[in-house]
Amino acid sequence: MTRQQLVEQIKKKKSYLCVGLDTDITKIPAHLQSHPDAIFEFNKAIIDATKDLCVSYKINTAFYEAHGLKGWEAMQKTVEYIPQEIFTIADAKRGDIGNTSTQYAKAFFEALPFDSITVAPYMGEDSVAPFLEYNGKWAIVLGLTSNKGASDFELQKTGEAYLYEKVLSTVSKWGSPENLMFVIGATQAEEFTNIRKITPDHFYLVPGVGAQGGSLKDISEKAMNKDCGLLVNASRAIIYASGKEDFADAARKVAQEYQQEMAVYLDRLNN
Ligand SMILES: O=c1ccn([C@@H]2O[C@H](COP(=O)(O)O)[C@@H](O)[C@H]2O)c(=O)[nH]1
Repeated sequence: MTRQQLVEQIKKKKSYLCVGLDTDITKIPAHLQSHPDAIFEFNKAIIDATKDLCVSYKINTAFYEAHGLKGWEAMQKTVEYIPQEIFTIADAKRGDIGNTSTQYAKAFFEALPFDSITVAPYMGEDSVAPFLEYNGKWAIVLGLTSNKGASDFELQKTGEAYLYEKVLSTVSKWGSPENLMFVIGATQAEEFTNIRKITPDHFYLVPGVGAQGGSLKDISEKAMNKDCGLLVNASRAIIYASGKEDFADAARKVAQEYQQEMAVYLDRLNN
């Protein structure tokens, strides 16, 4: 998917919501547990209930890889079920020496039809480059993550700058805002303004609202750019909103609340 197509979807749906399909078999409602294809059936119901409210789905591959071949099959069926105008993210956090990254890119962009993949930048340019060689596909590089451990390296100074600042300024030269995004945690509110100064044009994938306590308002008010420039992810807060038979309706209700709040911020952007 191109940047222009993504921006059009955001405008059309008045949403920059990314629903996270972190489908944990132990949290699937009891009535689906015995289904032979429980993960896919759960995802299908969530997608049907939320597809008009979001512009992206993020599949965290760990929740699928944990089940071996059956998990990969559920991941493939899920990504193929998502309507093609919705941006798909393989949250796989890959990155290795160049020829290995090339195989990861083939796995997620050719064997599986994802629009994008999350990538760890620690191994440098040759580890990220293979993900940037595909037209209409995106690398989403970890910038400043939402977790506590972000302070171990990302928020350590290397000279004058934080390591994450160096990552943003260096990695942004490897691709363009047409094929490169950054992961910025919603829990890192005090850094949003600074982050936007370093990378004014890029889209950010923003996890950390909902279960991790980050604020949709803060990220929206401090880090939107003229094209919106945000995909805000919520996983557990949406997909496990009820944990019961009505899980899809409950997911829709929470997704709708996020979407309605997003519509307000988008209106402000256009006025
Ligand atoms: O910095 C990061 C990078 C990735 N994640 C992932 O996003 C979702 C968040 O799930 P919630 O249930 O909404 O907390 C999950 O897949 C993480 O692995 C992140 O949280 N922070």
